[in-house]
Amino acid sequence: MPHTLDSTRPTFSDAIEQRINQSEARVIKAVFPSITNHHNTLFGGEALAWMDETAFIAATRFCRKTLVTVSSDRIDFKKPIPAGTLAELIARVIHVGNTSLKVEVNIFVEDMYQDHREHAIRGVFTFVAVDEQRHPTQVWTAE
Ligand SMILES: CCCCCCCCCCCCCCCC(=O)SCCNC(=O)CCNC(=O)[C@H](O)C(C)(C)COP(=O)(O)OP(=O)(O)OC[C@H]1O[C@@H](n2cnc3c(N)ncnc32)[C@H](O)[C@@H]1OP(=O)(O)O
Repeated sequence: MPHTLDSTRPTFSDAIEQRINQSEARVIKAVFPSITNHHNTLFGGEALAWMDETAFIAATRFCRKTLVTVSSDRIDFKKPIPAGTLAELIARVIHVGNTSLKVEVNIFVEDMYQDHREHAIRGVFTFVAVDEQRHPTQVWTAE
């Protein structure tokens, strides 16, 4: 049965909850001018690549299986991420299906010289576990 963090559906079992906590991925990047756009803020495509990679790390740590990205849901760019700031990505599994799982990724922008941090970008990525023939295979088998 699929497991999700949606309050209208069953909650995660203790084993999955523990696995999710263990597999959360955090990556911090310095935003150099070489990866910014003509507004001097982080190029959106760069942010998407970072998000896919960080989501992939969390998903892989969760299941330790071969995964491919099958979909990315709506990505919300709430705040620009200027050159010269720090960007922290936090990826966490939020849904465990039969062969797929969903990972939420949030990016926080942090000033280098002040204790100021804001939520900037959110997105959800779906990965499918595949076998040697690249066919979907069960993503979670520990229960
Ligand atoms: C050598 C060193 C290596 C190092 C490595 C490290 C690299 C560090 C960088 C990492 C960077 C990031 C990691 C990127 C990883 C790629 O870049 S992967 C490349 C891009 N992705 C692909 O090429 C995938 C192409 N698609 C496919 O091959 C097939 O569609 C798939 C994924 C095998 C699925 O096959 P299918 O027949 O459509 O499967 P189907 O049975 O219909 O559905 C399977 C599941 O997927 C779900 N699903 C299917 N379509 C969708 C959809 N559009 N939306 C949501 N769910 C969907 C279904 O609901 C189902 O879920 P469950 O109910 O079973 O949980």
